[in-house]
Amino acid sequence: MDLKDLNLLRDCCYLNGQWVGSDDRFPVINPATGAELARVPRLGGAATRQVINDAEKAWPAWRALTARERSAVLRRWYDLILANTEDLARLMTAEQGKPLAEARGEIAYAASFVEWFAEEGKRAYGETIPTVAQDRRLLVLKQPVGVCAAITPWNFPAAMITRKVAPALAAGCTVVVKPAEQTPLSALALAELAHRAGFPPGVFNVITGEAAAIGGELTANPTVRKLSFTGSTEVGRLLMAQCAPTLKKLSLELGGNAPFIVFDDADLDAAVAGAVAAKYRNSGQTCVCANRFLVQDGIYDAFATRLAEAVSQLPVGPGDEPGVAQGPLIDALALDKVERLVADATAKGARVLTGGARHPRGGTFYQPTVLTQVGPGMGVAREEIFGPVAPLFRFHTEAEAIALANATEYGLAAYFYSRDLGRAFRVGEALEYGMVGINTGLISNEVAPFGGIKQSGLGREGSRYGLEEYLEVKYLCLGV
Ligand SMILES: NC(=O)C1=CN([C@@H]2O[C@H](COP(=O)(O)OP(=O)(O)OC[C@H]3O[C@@H](n4cnc5c(N)ncnc54)[C@H](OP(=O)(O)O)[C@@H]3O)[C@@H](O)[C@H]2O)C=CC1
Ligand SMILES: O=C(O)CCCC(=O)O
Repeated sequence: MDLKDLNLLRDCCYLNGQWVGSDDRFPVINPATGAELARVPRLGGAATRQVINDAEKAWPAWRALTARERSAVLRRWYDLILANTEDLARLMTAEQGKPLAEARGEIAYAASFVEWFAEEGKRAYGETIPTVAQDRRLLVLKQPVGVCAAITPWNFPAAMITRKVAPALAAGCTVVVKPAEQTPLSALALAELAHRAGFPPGVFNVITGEAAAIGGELTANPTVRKLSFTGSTEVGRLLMAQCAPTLKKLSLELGGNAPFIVFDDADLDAAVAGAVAAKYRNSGQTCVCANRFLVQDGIYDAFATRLAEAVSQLPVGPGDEPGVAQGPLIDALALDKVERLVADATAKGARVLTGGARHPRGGTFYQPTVLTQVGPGMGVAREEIFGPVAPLFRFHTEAEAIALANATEYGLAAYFYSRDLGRAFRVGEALEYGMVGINTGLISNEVAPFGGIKQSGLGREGSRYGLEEYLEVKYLCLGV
C-alpha cells in the first residue's frame, strides 16, 4: 500500500501499550480487488481477560489526572490523526472500499470527536442541590464509569471508534476496542497514533480476533462496567442479554429503516440532492441511510425521474480511482442481500428505473439503483437494505406518510422535505425516531446527539449527551 508513513500499517494488536502478535491470524481483504492487505491476530477469551485486567490497572492513574491533563493527550491524538489524514484515508479505502474523498471525510469526522470530547471532558460538571435540612448539604458528582468495552462495525472503521473512545477517555475511563474483522487496520493505525500521543499503557487497547470469544469475555467480565456497540440489531440484542448478569451500562447503536419523505411542496432540486446524499453515501452502507423513500402522489413521477437521472451518473469503481462516487459492497454476503431484496421487489411488481443488477466491474460492485411502484409487502419495506438501492413508495396525505414512516420496529433516523413551516413541526414531532433531518440528507456531526429509539438502540453518542454515557452520578449527603 502506498503510505507516507509505513508504520501506520500495523498487523499486531495493541494491548497494554505493546504490539502483540499471534501465530493464528486472519486476512484483511480489499473488497474492491480481493487482494490480501495484511493478516492480523486471531485472539480470543484469554487475551481479552488479560487486557481487561491491564485496563483495570491503568484506570486509577488515568482517572486521577485532571480533565485538562487528559485533554492534552487527546488533543495530541487529534493533531496526529489530522496530520496523517491521507494515509489513514488510504488504509480505510483499501480495507473498507469507500471512495477516497469519503474516507478523507470520515477521518476528519473521526478526529472531530476527539477534539470535541477533549474539550467537553473539562465540563463534566456536578451540582449542588438546595438542602432539605439546615444541617445537611447535598452534592452531585460525576465520576468515570471504569473499564469500558467498544465493539465497532466495518462501515465507519475510524469514526465509530473515536465516537466511543474519545468520550470514554475524556471522562477518565479506560477502553478495550474490538473492531470489525473486515476493518481492523484503521483501528490499529488509530492505536499507533494514540501510542505516539502518549496515552499510558492499558488506557486504550485494540484487540482483534474471534468476535464471539472476545465479545463473550467483554460482556461477562465483571470488571467491564460499560459496553458500547454499533452494529446489527441481532448482535446488539445478544450482547445486551450477555451483559444482563453483570448489569453493565449499555450504549447500543443498531439497525435502522430510515424513511425519507418527499411532500408535494418540497424543493425538488434540494430533495433530489438530499436523497443522493442520504441514500448513496458509503454505497448505502450506513445505519442512517434512507431505506424507504415515501413520495407524495403529486411529485412522485418528477422526483423518480430526477433521482434516477442523478443516480445513473454516479461513477462506480474502486475507491482509490479518481472521480469514483460508489465503491464496492463490503463482501459477498452484502451483495447477496441486496440482490435478494431487489429480486423480491421486482417479483412483486416493482419497476427498475435505473440499475437493478450487479455492476459490470464484477466483484461486489452493485449498480446504484432506483425502484418505483414499491409496496409494503416487499422486503425493502421492512429490512435494512445496506446497499445502493432506493425504493420509492407512493402516499397521498400527511397522516398516511407519518403512519407509513412509523410502521417499523426501528427508530434511528428519518428525513423529510417540505417548505411548509407548520408541517415541519408537525411531522418532525410525530416521527418516532431519535434523529430527524428536515430539508437535509446529512445530519451527523460531533456536537449533536446521535442515536435511536425503539429497536434501534439505547443511549446517545457525540455531543454533551455522549459524555454522560461514560459518567456515573454520585450523590453526597454531608452533615454540617
Ligand atoms: N448500525 C450500523 O451501523 C451497522 C449495521 N449493520 C447491519 O448489520 C448487518 C450485518 O452486518 P455485520 O457486519 O454482520 O454486523 P455485526 O453486528 O455482525 O458486526 C458488528 C460488530 O459486532 C461484532 N460481532 C459480531 N458478532 C458478535 C458476537 N457474537 N459477540 C461480539 N461481537 C460480535 C462484529 O465482529 P466481527 O466483524 O469480528 O464479526 C463487529 O465488530 C448489515 O447488513 C447491516 O444491516 C452492520 C454494520 C453497522
Ligand atoms: O452506524 C453507522 O452507520 C455510522 C453512522 C454514520 C454517521 O455517523 O452518520
